[in-house]
Amino acid sequence: MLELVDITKSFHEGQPNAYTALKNVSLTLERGKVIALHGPSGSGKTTLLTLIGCLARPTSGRVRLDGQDISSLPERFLTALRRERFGFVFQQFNLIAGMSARDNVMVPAYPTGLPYRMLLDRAEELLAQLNLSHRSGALVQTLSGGEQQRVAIARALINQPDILIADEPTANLDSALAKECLDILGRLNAQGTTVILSSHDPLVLDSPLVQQRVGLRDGQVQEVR
Ligand SMILES: Nc1ncnc2c1ncn2[C@@H]1O[C@H](COP(=O)(O)OP(=O)(O)OP(=O)(O)O)[C@@H](O)[C@H]1O
Repeated sequence: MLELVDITKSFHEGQPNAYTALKNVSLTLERGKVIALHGPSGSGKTTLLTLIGCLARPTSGRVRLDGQDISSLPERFLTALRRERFGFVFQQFNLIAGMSARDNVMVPAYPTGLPYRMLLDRAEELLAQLNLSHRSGALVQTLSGGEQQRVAIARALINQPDILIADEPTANLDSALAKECLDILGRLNAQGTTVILSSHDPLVLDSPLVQQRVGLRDGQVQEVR
């Protein structure tokens, strides 16, 4: 359902600091799976996730989602696609300090124009599913790392995406919290969400939850298993 065809991504093209982060990457990622990108630091995992999630465009090559070529869509279509199909959990969570957990969760849904009450109910329901109801009104900076991550996951799910992209989701968590995070991703996957993540963490990479592993090195796919 997600096809990358001969993707190259370069930064600062034509300048002395030009750098090609991905070279001739071709991959097919199937719907409904948990897929893990792994590889050394700098191998291109985050760059690949940004292309998969339409946060950036490839320098050359094609990205196809359900057969449709999305790499050449005008920006406004990409923005809509991003909002409707993808949820993102970033390594640093990127929550907005000074706002409550619930308000953070609701932020990506405001552009949809759905009624506030509906969004509030959805946010509360997601926080409840993630065992965070009791912290819903708390300012995010007062939450623990694990709680902040669950807020970030709830925020990624507010627009009911069918694809969740998570960049190193367990990087800032101890083993118990990392296992909890994996359980959450497993539950989401069981409900039909495709999960595409990057990780260095053996706990993630060796987990039976992961159905496809893509090894990157120097911007190229080394192995898929
Ligand atoms: N905006 C950018 N401008 C210039 N170079 C970049 C940019 N983004 C990434 N790169 C470079 O591309 C390469 C791949 O980076 P990327 O973040 O995708 O690697 P990664 O595998 O996710 O690494 P890590 O495991 O450390 O997060 C790196 O050498 C990085 O410095």
